[in-house]
Amino acid sequence: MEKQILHYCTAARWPLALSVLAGLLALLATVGQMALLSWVIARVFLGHADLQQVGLALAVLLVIIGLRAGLVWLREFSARRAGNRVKSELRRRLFEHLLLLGPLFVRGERSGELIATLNEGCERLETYVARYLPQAVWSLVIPLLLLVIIWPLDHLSAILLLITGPVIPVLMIAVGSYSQKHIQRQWATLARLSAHFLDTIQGLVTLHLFGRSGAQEAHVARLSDEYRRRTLRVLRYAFLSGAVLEFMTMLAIGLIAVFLGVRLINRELPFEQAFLVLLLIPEFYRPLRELGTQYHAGMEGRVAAQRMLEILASLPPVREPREASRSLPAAPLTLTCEQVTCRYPDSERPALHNVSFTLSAGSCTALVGRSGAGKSTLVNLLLRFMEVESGAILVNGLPLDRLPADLWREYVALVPQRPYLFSGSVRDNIRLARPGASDEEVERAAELAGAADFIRELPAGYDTEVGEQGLRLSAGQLQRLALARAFLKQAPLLILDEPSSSLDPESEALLSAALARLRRQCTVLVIAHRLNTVAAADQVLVLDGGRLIESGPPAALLQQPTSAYAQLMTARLQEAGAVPGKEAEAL
Ligand SMILES: Nc1ncnc2c1ncn2[C@@H]1O[C@H](COP(=O)(O)OP(=O)(O)OP(=O)(O)O)[C@@H](O)[C@H]1O
Repeated sequence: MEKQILHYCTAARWPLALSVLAGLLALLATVGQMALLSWVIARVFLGHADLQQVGLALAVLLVIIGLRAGLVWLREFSARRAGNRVKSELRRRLFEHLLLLGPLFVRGERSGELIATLNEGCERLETYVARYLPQAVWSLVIPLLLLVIIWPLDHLSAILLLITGPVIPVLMIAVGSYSQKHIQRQWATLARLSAHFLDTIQGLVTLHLFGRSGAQEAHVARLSDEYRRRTLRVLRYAFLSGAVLEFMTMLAIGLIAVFLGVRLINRELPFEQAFLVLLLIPEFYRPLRELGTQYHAGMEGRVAAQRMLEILASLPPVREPREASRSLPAAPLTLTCEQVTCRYPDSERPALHNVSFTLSAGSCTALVGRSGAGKSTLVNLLLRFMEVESGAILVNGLPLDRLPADLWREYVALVPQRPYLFSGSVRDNIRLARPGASDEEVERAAELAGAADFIRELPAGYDTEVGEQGLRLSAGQLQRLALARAFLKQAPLLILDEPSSSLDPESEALLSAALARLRRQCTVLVIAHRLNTVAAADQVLVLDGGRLIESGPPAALLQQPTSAYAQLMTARLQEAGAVPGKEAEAL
């Protein structure tokens, strides 16, 4: 897994390698410092040397201490740098990949969990990379290096270290493998908690409406308590293993010190050698103990990294073409679907089955059908958020899958039912459609969309902050802002999903007028909910259960008494409160 993470974050490799190297050099400086110290102490206390005799050694000792401090700083700095790079690089890659996976993937996952992975997961990964990974290398290399240094000084101490040393990692692995599943559960609970927070915030209106806010509050409290319990359990293991490690190392150091002391008293070992070994023994255990301290933080990062790698390994729903055509034939666009069948990844039944139709250049087509008929699926296909299973979509004769998805989307303007507005001004939100557009062009687009009047009445006109999701605006106003984006984009294909809820007569009239203006400059496909829109279309496509059951000019379809379209329209007229039987007249 470490390889995979570093594969995604090449920029972190060098700082990480530098940190590991600085750590090893700092150890060599420590050994030098200890050797000089034991030399000086042996000379001063046993040899009664004066300051002049040890002056040079003390000066070198000072230099080594300074050097060691510098190396420790470099070790920490590079490790932090590597951690930061991994964090920001992986967050960037995850974000990019999520964009590539598209809205269908994001909608299929719990967005709160994705946000937890992007935020908290990346933070945990930083600790894993900056602390745990270098520590894992040091705890392997430093004890071995010290064994090589101690062996010529005292064979017995080296043998004792060789015997006691491996006990610590074995203990850690045993505790770690047990606590890993608790860390995984802790992460899953945190992800569920984040997902729940987001659900609650987004569905606040529904919750209040059904009087469920209290129940939701209790549920969040339960999850929060579960997270607290799981965190405590993980910490309990962390503290327990830390205490056991501390005890084991102290025991081992004490044991070796006793052996050293006995041989020192028996004059089997010179003082300077024994003292140096005694100073080096804690250094032997230090990286192993520190690995134990980092272990849990490291495991938390590992669990988060697993989820990130899973997301990064998810395949985008659309394949980019091998031999891409970089440009489309000039507008206007004719779009043809030939026997298109498609299905969602986790579904057995095709969402669209053998659907064929043509959107002629400059025409307006109304797409109608009951809920679940496949209207949104068709739009997802046309926007290339999903791929056809069989059949083809042609644009002016060119297969759509020969075009890179991003390039194709420049040719399409979408006005969804509930357009999304980002935090920012009205002007910025319209300009999203064409970032280079001038203020005049933005205002002209708003004029054409019938949005200019209400924008002028806002407190700061075009500079009014609309807030996340355009919460200050009505459904009709939101649609008109989205239409202004479409006017500004001047794309040759417009896909519009009419609001299914009823609008006030003024908004309704303004929307119809704006749509009529847009029709003059592009090919239009409308998921139509309004009878007027259907009646004004050049052709109607009727979907049912994923199949195209009827198509043709609306007036002609109405003439057929058994027409599914006529039945659908009658039902809508009745819903709208019109007199049954007068539908043809009304249309
Ligand atoms: N992400 C998905 N995964 C699996 N099946 C899906 C998904 N989205 C839609 N479907 C299924 O595909 C079929 C067509 O759904 P679609 O959303 O295209 O219908 P629709 O006509 O747009 O309905 P509505 O008017 O209610 O929005 C339905 O059976 C639906 O359950």
